[in-house]
Amino acid sequence: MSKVKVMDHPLIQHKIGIIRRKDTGTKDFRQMISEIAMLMCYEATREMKLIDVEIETPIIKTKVKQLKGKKLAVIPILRAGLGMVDGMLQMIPAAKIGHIGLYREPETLEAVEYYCKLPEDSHEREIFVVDPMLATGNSAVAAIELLKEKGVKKIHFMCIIAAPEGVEKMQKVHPDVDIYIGALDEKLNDHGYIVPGLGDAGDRIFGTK
Ligand SMILES: O=P(O)(O)OC[C@H]1O[C@H](OP(=O)(O)OP(=O)(O)O)[C@H](O)[C@@H]1O
Ligand SMILES: O=c1cc[nH]c(=O)[nH]1
Ligand SMILES: [Mg+2]
Repeated sequence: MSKVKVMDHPLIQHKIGIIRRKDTGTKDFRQMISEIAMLMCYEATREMKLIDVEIETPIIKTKVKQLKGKKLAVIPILRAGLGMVDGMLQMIPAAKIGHIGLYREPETLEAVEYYCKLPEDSHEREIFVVDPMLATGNSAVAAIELLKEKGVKKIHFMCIIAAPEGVEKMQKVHPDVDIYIGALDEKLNDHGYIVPGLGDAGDRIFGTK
């Protein structure tokens, strides 16, 4: 079964309190999403594997630690996931970025794919799929299915706010994918929105409503 880690770092919790407020404007909302992603990235990469390599300092040869294998790839689910990319890149500047475009069909809440462009060597990389919201779980499940079809093996999912329904679905369909969450909320409402949540993350990041 996958690991589900709710990030309890005080800075993350404080910033989540700011993005939940309905009177937080686009500029601050966008900045907070990016800062939360950076802090979550720092925590979520804690168990990355290291190898020893020999280097020369100006004084002597010595062994240092280096991340094992290729650098990560970060895959935002469009649109709202884009808001988390800068924060991830502040921690891992060499990460490759792929994009998966999905929107929720408003009636059925099914995820509809409209775009996919991944780094060529994605199947050799550890991948972080990022999206601020995990509601029904349909979007995250579909994005990860797509990655698995393309041969990606090691996948993590990171979101800022999750509903229990989405976590349950992810664990059922993708038990091999660890999930990192900023805050685990109470439930979904009749329209599939997270309660208490923060509204529509994409609209609030891009100022489209
Ligand atoms: O778990 P789910 O029920 O699938 O809901 C979560 C999805 O809904 C939102 O995207 P939305 O469809 O609003 O697209 P947007 O990012 O373009 O606003 C959000 O960013 C997730 O991708
Ligand atoms: O509460 C929700 C649910 C899905 N997508 C959002 O942006 N917010
Ligand atoms: Mg949206």
